[in-house]
Amino acid sequence: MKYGLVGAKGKMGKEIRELFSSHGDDLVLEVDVDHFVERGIPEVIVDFSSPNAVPTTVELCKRYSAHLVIGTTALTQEHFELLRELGQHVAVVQSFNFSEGIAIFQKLLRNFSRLFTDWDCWIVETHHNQKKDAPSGTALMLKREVGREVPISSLRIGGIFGEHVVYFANANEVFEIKHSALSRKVFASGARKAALFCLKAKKGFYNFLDVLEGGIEHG
Ligand SMILES: NC(=O)C1=CN([C@@H]2O[C@H](COP(=O)(O)OP(=O)(O)OC[C@H]3O[C@@H](n4cnc5c(N)ncnc54)[C@H](OP(=O)(O)O)[C@@H]3O)[C@@H](O)[C@H]2O)C=CC1
Ligand SMILES: O=C(O)C1=N[C@H](C(=O)O)C[C@H](O)C1
Repeated sequence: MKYGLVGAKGKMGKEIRELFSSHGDDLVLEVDVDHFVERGIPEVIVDFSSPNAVPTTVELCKRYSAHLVIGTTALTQEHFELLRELGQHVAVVQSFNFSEGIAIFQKLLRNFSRLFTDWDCWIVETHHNQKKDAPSGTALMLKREVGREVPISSLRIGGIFGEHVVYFANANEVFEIKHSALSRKVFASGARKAALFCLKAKKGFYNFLDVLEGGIEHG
């Protein structure tokens, strides 16, 4: 696969380059703040950078007719409008978390949060001390699955790759569900699954659950 990488010099960019290279994928476009190297035409562009990169990333996808896998968090409604419009031209996979465990976590909450309607709920997310945004995009995804207003607490300590705990509690009991990422490789692996999905999918706007379930947009 010939791919482009926005945020190539970042922590996720490094993991993505290592994993994709191990599968023989060809990095033909590298984009960072002061870095633009083009060596060919990408089939898919992978973006793990910053929200302010989205307009340029979308323009690059249109220029190369490349699909997009975007993991960047702290996106605004305007960014989502740009991404959904791009999905009218190519396949776009957007997720704030490309681990399979969080995808399962989402489904668990979607199906079982209703059992905890009368319980208190609180989300705690913990990440490395270099993370620029809070709360995490993953915590926002989990909150949406709980389906009600839920407080989120954010800890920024050490080199933690990503921990998310959803607590449900009443006067007599506490129920908690926790997911921990043990390396950034899990996210790079999910991003590559999403890139391969794009090569077979119709144009459209997808999430990581669509990738894992093989959902095809009828675009
Ligand atoms: N969806 C998922 O599964 C995951 C999502 N993420 C998200 O991915 C993003 C990146 O995370 P991480 O790699 O840890 O962060 P880093 O800060 O390590 O890397 C971000 C990279 O993007 C570059 N960058 C910033 N702005 C632009 C721009 N306008 N155009 C091109 N490149 C730009 C940065 O360059 P410079 O250093 O010069 O600013 C840096 O090289 C975050 O939003 C994070 O939340 C992270 C892990 C998993
Ligand atoms: O910045 C990170 O590292 C991560 N960010 C994502 C988020 O904001 O949810 C995903 C993961 O937790 C790692």
